[in-house]
Amino acid sequence: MDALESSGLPNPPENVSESGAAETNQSEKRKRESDPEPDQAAPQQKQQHPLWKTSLCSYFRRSDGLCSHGDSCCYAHGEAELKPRPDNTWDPTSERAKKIAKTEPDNAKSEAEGGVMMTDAFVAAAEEESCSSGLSKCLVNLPMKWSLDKLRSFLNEQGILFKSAKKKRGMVVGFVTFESAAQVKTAVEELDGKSVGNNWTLKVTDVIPRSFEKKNKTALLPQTTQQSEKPAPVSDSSDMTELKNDQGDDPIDGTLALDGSVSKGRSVRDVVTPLAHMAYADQLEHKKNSLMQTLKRLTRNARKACPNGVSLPEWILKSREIGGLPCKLEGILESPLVDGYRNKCEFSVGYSLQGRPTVGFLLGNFRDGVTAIEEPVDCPNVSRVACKYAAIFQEFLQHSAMPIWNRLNNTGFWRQLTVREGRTPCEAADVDNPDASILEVMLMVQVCTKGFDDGLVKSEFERMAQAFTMGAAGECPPLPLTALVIQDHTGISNVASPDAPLQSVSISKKESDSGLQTYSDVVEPRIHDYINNLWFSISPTAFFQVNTLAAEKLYSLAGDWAGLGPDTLLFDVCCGTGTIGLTLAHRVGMVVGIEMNASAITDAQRNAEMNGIDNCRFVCGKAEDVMGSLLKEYLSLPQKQDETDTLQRSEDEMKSAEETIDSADCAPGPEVSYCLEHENGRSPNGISVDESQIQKNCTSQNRNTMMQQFKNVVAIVDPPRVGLHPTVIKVLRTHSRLSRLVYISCNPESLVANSIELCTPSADKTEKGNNKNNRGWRNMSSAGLARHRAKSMPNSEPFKPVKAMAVDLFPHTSHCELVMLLER
Ligand SMILES: C[S@@+](CC[C@H](N)C(=O)[O-])C[C@H]1O[C@@H](n2cnc3c(N)ncnc32)[C@H](O)[C@@H]1O
Repeated sequence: MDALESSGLPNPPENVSESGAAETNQSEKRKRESDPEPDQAAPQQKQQHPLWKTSLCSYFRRSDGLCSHGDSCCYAHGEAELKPRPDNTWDPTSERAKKIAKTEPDNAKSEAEGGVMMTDAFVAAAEEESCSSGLSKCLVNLPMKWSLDKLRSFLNEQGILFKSAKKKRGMVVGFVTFESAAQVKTAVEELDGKSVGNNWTLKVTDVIPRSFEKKNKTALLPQTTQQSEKPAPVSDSSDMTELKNDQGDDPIDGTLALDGSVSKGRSVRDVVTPLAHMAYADQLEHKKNSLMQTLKRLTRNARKACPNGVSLPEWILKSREIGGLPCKLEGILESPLVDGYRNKCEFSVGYSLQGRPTVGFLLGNFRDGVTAIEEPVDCPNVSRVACKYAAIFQEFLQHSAMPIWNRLNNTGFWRQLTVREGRTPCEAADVDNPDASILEVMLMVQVCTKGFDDGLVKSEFERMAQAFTMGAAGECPPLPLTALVIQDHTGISNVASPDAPLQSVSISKKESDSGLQTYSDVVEPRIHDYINNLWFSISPTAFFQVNTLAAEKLYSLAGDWAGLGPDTLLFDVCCGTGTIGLTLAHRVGMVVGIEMNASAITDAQRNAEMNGIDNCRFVCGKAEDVMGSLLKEYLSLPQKQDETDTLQRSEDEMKSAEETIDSADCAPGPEVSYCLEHENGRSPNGISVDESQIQKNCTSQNRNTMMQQFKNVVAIVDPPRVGLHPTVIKVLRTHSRLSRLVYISCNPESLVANSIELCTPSADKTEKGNNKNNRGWRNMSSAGLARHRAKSMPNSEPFKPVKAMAVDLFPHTSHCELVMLLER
């Protein structure tokens, strides 16, 4: 029984606001009539349900205040009755939510009324006094692209007198200090509530100063690296996601950190694990409900995008029977571990609200002006081992000669600590004592050595290694410590490119040793983990699902839905270290894995060898660059000439659309412009080839053999948060031999957007791409953009959504993985 059923609450109503309202009306009515009657005998009990009255009753709204459930309806009858959701958001269709969205640029739900917590050099010592005396104010909801100069000229244009101002690109807050109370008064009167930029409403709030413990470390700051205020790119806001992983695809603390800044009293637990106050069953129900709302967008948008004169596909017509869903959402699988499940945490280094050097998580979003760090001890998703390492490093920093990285000035040395854990196989895991399953730990410390004296740096690293080894040995039981790596990164955000220089520091295993033996630039540090009894070797920057036990469930589900057999050719798109393909290799004829991170591909190759698997091939490259060639290589059917012509024409048209769109919102991470091919079992070191070589290697004879061998062609895609690149979507959609697609997503929004393109019927005549001068897409939602792209999809059979299921990889946060089966 899934969480929603177990709650006794009927399915939440579809908040019909887009086309299709009339069509769903009758069925909605039937559905609502057949909904279980709310328990009349126990209204009190119902009212305690965490989702009670958190969604508007669409029936009430559409029928002018008439709802057959009356007062016992679990949905809110009107705005006045509406309650906030457990994660403090509002029903997105409510006026409240719309108002918030309007006043908050980029949907950043700023809660700055309580004041913005400044904890860094933004509020310099001299200004702390003016904060306390009320002579400094914070301007919230400034356009992110505004520079300091732009803010100054804006204030001058408005006739505001001020002493000094601060603002960085990429932040929605600015700080203004005034000479007198009279100047403050005028500024508040003139600016508070004023529309700026794209109609964002400016708020003027207090600045909460911290008691900044003044440690004069300026002497140590490199003279040459005073990287003066470089404009931070907008994407820099990802800097806030402390539990993010390098591929930027791990949502974790992003949950609330991305939701906005910190209001007074908000703890790191609230920010990182916003659902932790709910029982686990309620968390699952909350996630399922929110996924249902997201999934309904697929139906609505595909209906909207369906070209004139083309009949609506069966799945859209049938959606009315399942409350507007594109397919059944079959439930949500629980995480076997609910606490301490994360095998990887990225701890920021910074100052606490009290001004102490701290290793932990940001209390909010950097773009909202929050730079305060709090220790992770209250975050239930972090293991005890990871907390201990954060504490050891924090203690070390109190006495370090090197400065902590300052996010505002982009100066300093110590930036981030990543703790990665390798655990025992699933069956050996002790759910009641998860720490006991942690066998290996890799620590990666991110620093910026630029401009610092080499000798000083070396001795700091020696002291640090000693601190870690002694700290680990001093715990009872001692903490595992397998590898220590230093990542040297000069960029503004802590998100380093996977090819940022790494230096491995050898750890002495003997307690009596100093802890440090040698330095080595040859990077071979790695840890190991188990999935479905396979052994995985993971290098420092390779992606690995952060909740290993729940990932087992995820991969098994994907495999079960993919309809695998010995005649199956499985494409594992965005394969990371090869986890999905390798765990399913015994059920298929062949696996082709595609991944852009070179060390992850090397890991995948090694993992195949370690586990004696020889029917996998891993290709390093961006999926958008290599997918088309690979499909051709394995599957090209002699095409009819007119079919080839149509495809070619449509490809040319789509290219112009993609050129416009790609550069802005689809670029999924660091560039890898080469393509390495690893043929398992043949070339352990991999053969370096380019795309044309892939094609050359493939004679029409061996292609035909492949085609005969693989009757069933399936793709499992597991892209980063941004979703699949439009080129990959087009290739998957237009390759008719690909009959089944299992989409795994950590971001249901992008799953929905990509599925709109995959599932909307194409027009008889493809619309010409006239996007060259069309900049309107900048303001489009991902679904709107997908509808737009669907119009120029080459004529091809659309997929249809068959079923969906969620797997909770991230207990206590509002995220989870969603799996959807698409077939045609
Ligand atoms: C969500 S992870 C999934 C990894 C793997 N399937 C797993 O479960 O361990 C997404 C992976 O996609 C890779 N990636 C991101 N953009 C890519 C692209 N354009 N082409 C190929 N791989 C990409 C990332 O490096 C990352 O390893």
